Amino acid sequence: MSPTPLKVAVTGAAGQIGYSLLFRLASGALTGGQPIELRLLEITPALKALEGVVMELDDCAFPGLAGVEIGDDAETIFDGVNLALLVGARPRGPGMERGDLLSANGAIFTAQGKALNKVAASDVRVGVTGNPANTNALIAMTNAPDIPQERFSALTRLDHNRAISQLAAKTGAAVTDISHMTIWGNHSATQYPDLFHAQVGGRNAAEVVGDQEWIESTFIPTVAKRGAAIIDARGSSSAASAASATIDAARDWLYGSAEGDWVSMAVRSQGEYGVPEGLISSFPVTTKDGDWSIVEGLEIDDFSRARIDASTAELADERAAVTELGLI
Ligand SMILES: NC(=O)C1=CN([C@@H]2O[C@H](COP(=O)(O)OP(=O)(O)OC[C@H]3O[C@@H](n4cnc5c(N)ncnc54)[C@H](O)[C@@H]3O)[C@@H](O)[C@H]2O)C=CC1
Ligand SMILES: O=C([O-])CC(=O)C(=O)O
Repeated sequence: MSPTPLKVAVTGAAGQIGYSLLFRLASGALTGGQPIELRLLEITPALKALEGVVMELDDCAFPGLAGVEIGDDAETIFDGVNLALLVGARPRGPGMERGDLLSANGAIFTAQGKALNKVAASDVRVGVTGNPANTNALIAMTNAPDIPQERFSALTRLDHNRAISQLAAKTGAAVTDISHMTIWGNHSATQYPDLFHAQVGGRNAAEVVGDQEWIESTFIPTVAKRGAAIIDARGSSSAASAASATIDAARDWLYGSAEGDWVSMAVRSQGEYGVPEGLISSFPVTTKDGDWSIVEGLEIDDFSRARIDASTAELADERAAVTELGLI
């Protein structure tokens, strides 16, 4: 392991996801034996709370934590970062859809894209968790023209993990027996969690389940609406599971996904599987040494086609809306 610390920026660091994410990052959940330096961005009124979080980080005496810097200026915080985890954004409350956050949160990602473009390390990777994640990633990417487009992704790993957990519960399999899960499309209620390519113990998951009605009426809506169910139950949106998925996604991206399997990641489309070019849409991907590649050649039947098309149509509408707002 390299002794050089990985410089990781986290935005919205004083928020709920931040409160789980920072401690896992500092304990080595992302980098293993490589030290980590945290760069934490917040809005000015939240800096005092963030100072408290940093006191707690200090009190953990994490051996791999090489340094922590906090601030409210994106260019200072993003200077030289190898990884930027863009979490900071207003979360939705009860009754809201993620699309309702487009204008409220879009402006944040314009400014942060510009700042990353100016000061991030030449190898920077940018993972967007803040909602609406796919379109926020599109905004950041468009506002950072000097950073290669494949360095931007949006988080659909939480949906992927939720789908694995639901399938494991239904089939009685261990989560480790489930592979080849895919979330297609948008991180929203239109997303398509696909059991037709997933496997349980090496067998086709849809065949193992053998219950199309369950797939359509229970599995897909449970996964797609899990965020809203958590908001209903907790009174605020998923935080610890979102932090955990943010780390899973970044770890696989930087250090590689498991051999013989794939993961879900929302990345820029070049027209694969009929997804309109330029959208940040979730696909099955393999990752290695900081690069991802979309798994090609999967057969898409009519059932899956209709769902992928519906979710990517929503992404195209979001792109049109942020174009109209002048954000891209
Ligand atoms: N992609 C996914 O799977 C998931 C995404 N989310 C999203 O993650 C985001 C954060 O969620 P929480 O931590 O629960 O929200 P939170 O409200 O607890 O924290 C958000 C933090 O962002 C900060 N912030 C706002 N504007 C900022 C800016 N310009 N720069 C830096 N920081 C800024 C706020 O001060 C606040 O501390 C929300 O958009 C939420 O919807 C949540 C769960 C899952
Ligand atoms: O649903 C929300 O607003 C938070 C989120 O993205 C999720 O839990 O998937």
